[in-house]
Amino acid sequence: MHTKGSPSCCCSFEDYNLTTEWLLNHTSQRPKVAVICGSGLGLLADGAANKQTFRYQDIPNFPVSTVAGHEGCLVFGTIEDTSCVFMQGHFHLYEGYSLCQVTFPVRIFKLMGVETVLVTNASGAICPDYKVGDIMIIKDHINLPGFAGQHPLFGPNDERFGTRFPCMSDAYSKDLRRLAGQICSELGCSGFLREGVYCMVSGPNFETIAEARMLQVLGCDSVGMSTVPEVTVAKHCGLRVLGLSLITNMVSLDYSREEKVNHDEVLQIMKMRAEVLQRVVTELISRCSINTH
Ligand SMILES: O=P(O)(O)O[C@@H]1C[C@H](O)[C@@H](CO)O1
Ligand SMILES: Nc1nc2[nH]cnc2c(=O)[nH]1
Repeated sequence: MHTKGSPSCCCSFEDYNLTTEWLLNHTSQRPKVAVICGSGLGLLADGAANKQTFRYQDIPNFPVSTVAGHEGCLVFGTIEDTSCVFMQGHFHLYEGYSLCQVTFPVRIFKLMGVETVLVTNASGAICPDYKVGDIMIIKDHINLPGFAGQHPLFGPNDERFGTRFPCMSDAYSKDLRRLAGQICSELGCSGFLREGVYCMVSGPNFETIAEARMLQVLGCDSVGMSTVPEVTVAKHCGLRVLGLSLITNMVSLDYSREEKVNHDEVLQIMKMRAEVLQRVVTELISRCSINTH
């Protein structure tokens, strides 16, 4: 298992079961909500009580994080009465992982009994009205690698997880998007709240200007290098999904623009908004099973 770069699924049902059993035997938590923390957002777990942490390298079959800002820990805990699990760091295609490896934890969460997945990430704004520091509720996505056959559901379909041809027109729960909007406005974040379309590219380079212009024509509001595989697999296996993207930079659409984006800047902006995102996520977890179905 976990040979880097495999073209289709490299994880068997037994692999998923083994990891699930290991976790169920090592924690008494039975999480209902999973939070996938994007770059620099590991502290989203800080709002949880009764925490129990496992390093990815100690969990059988788990990939390990190789990117700065991704701690590589799985944290179980409770928020109010809700048992939850936080991924402090997730995996990217550009790290050399197959999409089966990138999405491996999502199926583990499903097998553990998780019902809702909250994904967070960093992205660059394509929409010129956006500002650095905006929180974008992901309304929809464009799976650009998927168009070229880099798709997490590529290969034989395992019906125990979901159907061969899943519908993606409602990938992001309308109820959860509404609840997120309500919470953000209660917390005074309306001034920097957006809702838009996230596009995944494989990375690791940031966009050329011609690529950015193409993404704008395609209807993307922001662009990043993650999330879409996890969301696709979550939706495939019947999980409810909410996605929050933090706008860390404006993507250059103009050859005269001098600013150059880099990962340190991305992490710096994530840090600036991490506390408010943590409050939003904590509120979402405590209210998502009450206010939505
Ligand atoms: O893991 P996320 O999607 O939050 O990280 C973004 C995309 C790249 O991994 C990195 C670029 O700075 O940030
Ligand atoms: N592809 C891409 N990913 C990002 N992650 C954070 N900012 C960006 C960006 O501008 N482009």
